[in-house]
Amino acid sequence: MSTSLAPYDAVLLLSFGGPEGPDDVLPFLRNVTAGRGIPDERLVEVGEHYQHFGGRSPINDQNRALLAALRAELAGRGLDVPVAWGNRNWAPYVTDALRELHDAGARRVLTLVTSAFASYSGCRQYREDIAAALIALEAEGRELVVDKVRPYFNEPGFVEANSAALVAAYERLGVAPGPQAPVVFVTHSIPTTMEVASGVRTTASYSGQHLDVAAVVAGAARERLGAPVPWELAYCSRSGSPLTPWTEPDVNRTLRALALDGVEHVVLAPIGFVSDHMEVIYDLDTEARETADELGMRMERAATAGIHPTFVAGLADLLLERAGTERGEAPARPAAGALGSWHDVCPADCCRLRAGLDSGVPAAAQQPTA
Ligand SMILES: CC1=C(CCC(=O)O)c2cc3nc(cc4[nH]c(cc5[nH]c(cc1n2)c(C)c5CCC(=O)O)c(CCC(=O)O)c4C)C(CCC(=O)O)=C3C
Ligand SMILES: [Fe+2]
Repeated sequence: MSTSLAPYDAVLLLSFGGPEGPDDVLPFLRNVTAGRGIPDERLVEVGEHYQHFGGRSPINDQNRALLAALRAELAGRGLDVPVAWGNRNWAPYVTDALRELHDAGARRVLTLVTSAFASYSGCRQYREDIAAALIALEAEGRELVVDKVRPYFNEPGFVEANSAALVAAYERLGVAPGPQAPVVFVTHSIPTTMEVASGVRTTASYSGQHLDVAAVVAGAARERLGAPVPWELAYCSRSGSPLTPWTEPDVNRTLRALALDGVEHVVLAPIGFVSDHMEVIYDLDTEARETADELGMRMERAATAGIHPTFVAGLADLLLERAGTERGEAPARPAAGALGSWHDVCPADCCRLRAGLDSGVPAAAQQPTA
């Protein structure tokens, strides 16, 4: 593989953001839910999850660590480009990160989002953030072109980090995988309308992407542990109105169903999260653990990809792959599982909030509309 990021002259790490102290919690939640119809009771409830951890989300420190690891990985490969970090919902904001890159001379930026799976929340909404930032910067006389690498849920480095974490969790559990010790893969629940829209222009919807990668991760763990790894997929962190359907089952319900089957050991593997977000440390390590305790089940939670070396190397590979494609080369596009590598550039109607509904909100890094 070539070791140039040309035509790109900078990299943006784009994430969700989170509060850094108690006083940030409410303004952060207002940013997250602006215009999204999340009931106030849910905001108070989620605010308490954050206050439970001193009003501080772990996500920003995890992104600082990822930023450092990514810079080191790129430098180690002789790639000398600025890498900036910006968020949707909290400082440092994406507009400020892109301004910083522009002021450093960047004109064409390649983005990595901290979401491996494609849906409105993990793909298009980030591209809307980029579009809004570009409009604000253009008004300041700063022009940039910003692209985004393909969704990487099946990129081999990400898959390997999750497979290694699953094996390590079984080793900590001290029980071989089997019908009495299955793994429950966990991801963020989304409204079923968003789930449907995520599959309109792709070979698999958000849940289908998870099912595909879960089979690969369970298969890799089977090789290393020497026994089949029974698995299912469950969801956490549902919000919105109780009248709106979201993807199911909830992880706590899955644990109860397993307990009824006599299961006494379980591994939770949060493949839907790239690092130990609040959803992981609260919804899994706190809430789901309480459920497991109540059911008398022993539970181990597998690590998230975090800054696992194969994950960080995979992100660098993705940047190089896309740069090569933009130069007109035909780089390898490694992908585990049955679905193949995802599209580099989203169709204009990809990953909408609702299928068939053009919200009118501009999104960047997509094909031009006809
Ligand atoms: C698919 C998905 C991911 C994974 C992809 C990715 O990683 O991007 C994700 C990540 C995250 N979600 C996060 C936090 C929140 N998400 C909320 C609300 C929502 N998430 C949704 C979906 C997702 N969200 C949806 C459909 C909603 C409701 C509608 C809306 O508002 O769009 C709310 C509002 C309150 C509530 O409704 O719970 C909060 C506070 C944090 C930060 C955690 C931390 O601080 O460590 C992170 C990384
Ligand atoms: Fe997309």
